[in-house]
Amino acid sequence: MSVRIAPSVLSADFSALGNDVRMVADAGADWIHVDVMDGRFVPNISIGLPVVAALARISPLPLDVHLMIVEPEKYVDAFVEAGAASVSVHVEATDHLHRLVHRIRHAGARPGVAINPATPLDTLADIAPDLDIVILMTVNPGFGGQTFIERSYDRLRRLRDLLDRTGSAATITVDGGVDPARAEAVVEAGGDVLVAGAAVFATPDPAGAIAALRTAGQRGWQARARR
Ligand SMILES: O=C(CO)[C@H](O)[C@H](O)COP(=O)(O)O
Ligand SMILES: [Fe+2]
Repeated sequence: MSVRIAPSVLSADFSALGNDVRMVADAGADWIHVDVMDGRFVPNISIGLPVVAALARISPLPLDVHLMIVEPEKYVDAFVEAGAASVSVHVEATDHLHRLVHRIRHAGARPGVAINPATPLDTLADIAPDLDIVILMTVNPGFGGQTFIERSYDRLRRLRDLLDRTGSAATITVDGGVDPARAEAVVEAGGDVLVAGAAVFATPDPAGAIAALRTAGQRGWQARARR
């Protein structure tokens, strides 16, 4: 196992999404991260079910769906049906996280939970063993291209400890403001999957950015293994 790269299509060209997905797949990305925003849980509206279904038909890579929506229990089955390989819901968005996580798995996708920068990590302690993915938000969700919150390194280390302590095999996805300059430190601190939107799609050389994320991430992975 090693670091995985998940380009976020939030910063892709929405008029040519299929081309952008194939392009990052050819460039060696591992997952396609799809940000679903409803204008209520976050102050922005992005894409929804029909786009996920269309991407699932053409994507050579698994779709990693990040739901930033209120009442996620109304929609998780439909996103699995649309072709999501993993579905993550926000811990802040539901009172019935255990039920929802198990519903996602029962529907046939890998369940994940995303957590905002100001939410205490201990909220995850009792659900962690049931998760495949924890998405640690390193920006406030809602927009691509924001600046990584520095305090996230400490949260990453504490989240890694929490998963070890609770016997959870979940991977940690780091989401928001990740670029090649931060990738090594982010992985060394505990990240397994690097989401990158602007750092991949808002550059003239997306393939080079993916390669740079992987090289730096691998260095962090090796440093973590040595500890
Ligand atoms: O969930 C998200 C925002 O809410 C996005 O996945 C995230 O912001 C990725 O974009 P960038 O790398 O440009 O920050
Ligand atoms: Fe995301």
